[in-house]
Amino acid sequence: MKILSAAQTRLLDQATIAEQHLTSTALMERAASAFAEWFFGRFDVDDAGEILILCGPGNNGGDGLAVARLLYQASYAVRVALLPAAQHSPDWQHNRQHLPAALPVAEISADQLPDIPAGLLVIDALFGTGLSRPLEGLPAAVVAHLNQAKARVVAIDIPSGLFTDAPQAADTAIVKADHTVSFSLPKLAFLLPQNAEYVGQWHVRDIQLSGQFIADTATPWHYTDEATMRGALPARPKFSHKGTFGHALLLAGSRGKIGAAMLATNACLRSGVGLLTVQVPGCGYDILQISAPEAMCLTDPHLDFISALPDLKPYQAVGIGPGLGQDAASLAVLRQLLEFASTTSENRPRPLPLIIDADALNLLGQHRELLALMPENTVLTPHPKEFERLTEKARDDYHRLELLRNFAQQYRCLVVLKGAYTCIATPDGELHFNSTGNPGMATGGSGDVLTGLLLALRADARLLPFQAVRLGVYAHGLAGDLAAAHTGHAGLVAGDIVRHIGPALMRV
Ligand SMILES: NC(=O)C1=CN([C@@H]2O[C@H](COP(=O)(O)OP(=O)(O)OC[C@H]3O[C@@H](n4cnc5c(N)ncnc54)[C@H](O)[C@@H]3O)[C@@H](O)[C@H]2O)[C@H](O)CC1
Ligand SMILES: [K+]
Repeated sequence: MKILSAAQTRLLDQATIAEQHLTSTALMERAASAFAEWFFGRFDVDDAGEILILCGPGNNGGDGLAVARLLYQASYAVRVALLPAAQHSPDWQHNRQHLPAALPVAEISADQLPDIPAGLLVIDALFGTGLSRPLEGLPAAVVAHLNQAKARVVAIDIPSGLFTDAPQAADTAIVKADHTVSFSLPKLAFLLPQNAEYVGQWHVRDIQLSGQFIADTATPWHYTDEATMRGALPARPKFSHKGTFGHALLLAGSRGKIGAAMLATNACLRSGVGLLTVQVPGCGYDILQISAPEAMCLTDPHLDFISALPDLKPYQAVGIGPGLGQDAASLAVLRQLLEFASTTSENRPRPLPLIIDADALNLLGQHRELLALMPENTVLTPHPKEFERLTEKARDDYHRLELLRNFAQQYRCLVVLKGAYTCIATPDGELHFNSTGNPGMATGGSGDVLTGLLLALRADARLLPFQAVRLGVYAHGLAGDLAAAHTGHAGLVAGDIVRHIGPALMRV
């Protein structure tokens, strides 16, 4: 699913109106009805109590006025407060005229801010995607007044004061909503941690905007949802054998961190790999052989960390990093791996697929000259701190996305920036936000599981690099969601994610 800018959203409205021979008022009615349907499902008349709808002067306020009418007609106790303005949009005026006469309407003024008792249900329809600058003066005062009241707040389209797709100063006036109900497509602002306190839980309701316009519109931002992933994992052919799905190599573990190697190993085994060989330091041999009999084990000459690169000819993909440690010998292994992987020959016309995680990323951060050795489509899986070690400290979440996009383009790699809405950056400059996963997964070992999963999918030659990575990230989050249904968020451990990879893959 695409994510569009505020400017593109405006064009999308116009394209929809033209294509479907609608009036803009009819489109507004669609949006208001979609919002009202959501609202009816969430708050029934008796629980809702009195509802205050704050309306601005543009089409977001117009939506608010149409919603007021629909809620009134459904017997909710609604009152409207209007922000004074010199001009109102035509659809605002239409809906103002069609408000039932019995519905109370007041105009807001600086010395007459609306009364907002604790617990009141407030619908925020002050400003939407037409916001052109930070709020000041009376609108900012109304927002501050709303935020300090202990009200339940539902924003129409976007919390008022929040930009759709651009950063803004920390002290600007922005409505803090409990829920945001948006139309047809999610907005970039919803996906960034710095906006979470404003957006609350967000919901998207379809209003049949022009599919053609969306398909024809270029954007770097994408959202990977269930529909995107339907059928993403190719079925295993009847006459397949273990060679069909690739032989993967994992280089992982150091003394005290063999657990990381085991989580990645078990995740890889559960993700459809044909064969898996794991190289661990000597201290990991018994652990690996006993707890993962399906994997083959290569023992590193060193007892405590990885110090030597094995012969790489047998493998279709290599993962390195979980529990690796940062010894100089492991750094040398990483360097040799990058050099080997980039070299192509008649037998291996394409570079060897690599997954680089955890301490291997930290080593790259300390020796950035190695970045230039990475073959195209190498997969890096940093969390934000690890990513900063590869680049620089980000000013805010938008700047981090910019750094991410530039980095993936510069090094022609795939970067998986882990977190809520894990973001995959591609060599072509696309950013794909993931929809699955939950806060229970913010626990040690989750990343090792992702590495194992990605390793298996990159070894499968049937999947293109980006397809494999998007599928791996989505399935990882989904496995976490399925696991959390049994364990809850606090009780979730990384091994639970591994046990749910199979069921997660069954759904794609
Ligand atoms: N497809 C859809 O998503 C649909 C969305 N709809 C709704 O329309 C709004 C966008 O409406 P628009 O009229 O373009 O903008 P706003 O209502 O957000 O505000 C414009 C209004 O506000 C003034 N203004 C802008 N910035 C400021 C500021 N900082 N301070 C004071 N005043 C400001 C500006 O001059 C205008 O007067 C979208 O979010 C949806 O809610 C439609 O219903 C159709 C379908
Ligand atoms: K709003």
